[in-house]
Amino acid sequence: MIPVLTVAGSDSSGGAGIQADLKTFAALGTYGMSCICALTAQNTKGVTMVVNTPVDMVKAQLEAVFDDIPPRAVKTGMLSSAPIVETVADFLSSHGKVPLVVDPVMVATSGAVLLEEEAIQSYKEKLIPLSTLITPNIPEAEVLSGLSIQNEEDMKKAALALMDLGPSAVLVKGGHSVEDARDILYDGREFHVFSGRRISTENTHGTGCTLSSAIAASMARGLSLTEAVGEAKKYMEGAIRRAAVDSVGHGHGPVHHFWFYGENWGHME
Ligand SMILES: Nc1ncnc2c1ncn2[C@@H]1O[C@H](COP(=O)(O)OP(=O)(O)OP(=O)(O)O)[C@@H](O)[C@H]1O
Ligand SMILES: Cc1ncc(COP(=O)(O)O)c(N)n1
Repeated sequence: MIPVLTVAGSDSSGGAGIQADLKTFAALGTYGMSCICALTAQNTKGVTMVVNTPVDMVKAQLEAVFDDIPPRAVKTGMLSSAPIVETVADFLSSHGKVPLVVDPVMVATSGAVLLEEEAIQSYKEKLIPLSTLITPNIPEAEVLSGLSIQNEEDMKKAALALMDLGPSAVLVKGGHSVEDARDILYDGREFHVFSGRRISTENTHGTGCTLSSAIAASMARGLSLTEAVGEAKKYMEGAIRRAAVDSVGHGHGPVHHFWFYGENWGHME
């Protein structure tokens, strides 16, 4: 088995956060583990309550996992507060070098704020410097870089500016662009553009969580960074395409993780 760890928040409706991450890990043939940093009461329409996990418990979950089943890759999602970001960063910095994908989750698709403002500095100073890859969407890249992003050139400028924070690579995601869903990867040497047609749907709850988990799972399986982003983008596109025709909930529906079984559903060996 290939163990992969998500360090993130729980989404009670199963569309984003830990639940999306574990579904992605399973769909991509890896063994998913979790460190839950916050509980959210949430559905496809919005977030009604958030409770942060005590930092001792965050640390205890990480210790329990690493003591027994060291992950081959780690991803972080909603970390909610500065003390949690710092606890996770302190722990990971003292546990060797494992591929680390940091999705700097700040605001939900529904508009709810998922990160306290003071935590942005902790991301910049402590967690991002440890990361193999950070995966901000356009608004997150603007907050972290201080630059305004209007087009693809701006996404590239922001990616270069974010490299100064110390990650090994930056993926600026284009889901929030008005044009096609083109994601820009800077791998420390050159840019790679991952293009995708914009799929016309409201059902994009959990896209960011799913993409970063798919990258982590693919890296754990031994793919290079660029290959892993390419695989994740393909997985993502299928998951959104399927969600556009098969949805649940009354708001922004979740992406569909088992789309690739298609007509063979029920006939799996
Ligand atoms: N409508 C869409 N059609 C095709 N691809 C999309 C669409 N929306 C998002 N994506 C893709 O999904 C991935 C996540 O991108 P996005 O910029 O939406 O991240 P995010 O805002 O962090 O996601 P989330 O909605 O979970 O917060 C990217 O690969 C992006 O290109
Ligand atoms: C626990 C948790 N983590 C992350 C997100 C972001 O996902 P989205 O932007 O798709 O709502 C979320 N809504 N909830």
